Amino acid sequence: MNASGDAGRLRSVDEHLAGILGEIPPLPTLDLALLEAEGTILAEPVTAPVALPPFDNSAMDGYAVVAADVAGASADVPVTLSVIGDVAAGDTGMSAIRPGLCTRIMTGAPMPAGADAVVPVEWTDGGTVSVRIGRPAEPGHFIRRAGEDVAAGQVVLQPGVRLRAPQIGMLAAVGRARVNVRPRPRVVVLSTGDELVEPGSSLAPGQIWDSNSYMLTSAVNEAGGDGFRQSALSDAPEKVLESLEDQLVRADAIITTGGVSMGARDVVKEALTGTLTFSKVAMRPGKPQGFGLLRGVPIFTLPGNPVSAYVSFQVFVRPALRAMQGLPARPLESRTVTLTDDVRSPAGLRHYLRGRLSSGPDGVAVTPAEAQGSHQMAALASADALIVIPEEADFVPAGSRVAVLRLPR
Ligand SMILES: Nc1nc2c(c(=O)[nH]1)N[C@H]1C(S)=C(S)[C@@H](COP(=O)(O)OP(=O)(O)OC[C@H]3O[C@@H](n4cnc5c(N)ncnc54)[C@H](O)[C@@H]3O)O[C@H]1N2
Ligand code: MOO
Repeated sequence: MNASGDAGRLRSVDEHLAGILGEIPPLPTLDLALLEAEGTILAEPVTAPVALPPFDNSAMDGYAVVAADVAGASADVPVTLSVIGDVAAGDTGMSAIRPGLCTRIMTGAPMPAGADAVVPVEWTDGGTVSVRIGRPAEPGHFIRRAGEDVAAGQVVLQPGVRLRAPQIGMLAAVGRARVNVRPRPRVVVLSTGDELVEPGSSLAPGQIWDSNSYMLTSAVNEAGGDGFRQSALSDAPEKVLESLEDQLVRADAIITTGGVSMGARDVVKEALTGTLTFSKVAMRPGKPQGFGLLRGVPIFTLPGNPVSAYVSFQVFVRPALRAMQGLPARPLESRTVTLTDDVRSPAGLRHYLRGRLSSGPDGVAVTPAEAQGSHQMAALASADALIVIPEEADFVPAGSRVAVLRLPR
């Protein structure tokens, strides 16, 4: 045992993450109806079967005219044309005009054959039998040309894009009712501990409200998964195993918190030793970690301290959820900024400090929170970045450039 009480070598963060990612294939793709696909990752290139718009149409409510007819129109000397009918968006019959004639036309309606400009109604007297037009219109004026949005056969969405509202709209616009995607991973979140009670109920002595399961369910959703929160489990190893097995049918992954350290009642470790691998990872917070497959389903057993659980999620679980979605298993977005205060850090551990970013005349800076305990949720809740102090550093002076991970906003 070494001076800090750790038996054996610590696993590096990178080694632990690589071990996890090595066991996580992307989820199989699914064909989903458009609105079910919201938030999933596109797994096919999507092409337009026809041009968009599919036909030349009017950009304005007004009159479809022959531009040459109105070339000389002015407020003082308006041009009068005969109105031979109306064309509305959705009209399927063909219409046509010739010089001297026009049709009323609505926004989105197909251009009549022979017309080469649209005069908006505001430039006219609004007549329905004949119309007086007080301004000229160039050929092509207020016509939306076929194909000027998308050409027939054009790829409009590439695989790997997350389907948000504009992409769902694009799919519908090219006529797709269903789409092939990598689904959102379904992730069951369970906390363990006899001390935990539901928020909303009162606390007896020695009890605390279960915050981890809420926080991590929300983090799963933020990372593109579907989180399913379970009520906290009591500290009984047989209950833990039974509950996990019950969840396997509906879970692409399971996250537990608590019960993985050195205590006399570290039930998760007790229930799963032999199935999962429990490691001490060279990081703070988040040293005690467990990971493995239970009947093929990845199980992450994160430490119970809330900040440790959160940091562990961002460092290990988020990349795994991305891999399941077929995305590069990137960590949170990283940038280099200036540290405002001196920082001490345990040598040999990668330290993730909670910090707040600010912009000044010298660029972006980060200030570490004063409260860096792994139970201190208030500092996490007001942080917008994790400051990453590398393993080899034990002191980083104010003014140094440091890497930060942006927390999801
Ligand atoms: N002798 C040692 N003790 C501890 C060590 C160690 O190496 N040797 N490691 C410490 C570190 S680091 C961590 S992190 C924790 C991890 O402990 P567990 O994963 O076993 O978690 P618990 O003991 O169940 O809980 C720790 C702490 O977190 C609170 N907690 C747990 N679950 C929740 C929840 N869902 N919501 C809110 N708070 C929760 C719990 O009440 C404890 O205070 O072990 C250290 N000890
Ligand atoms: O590593 Mo524990 O996760 O510091 O609190």
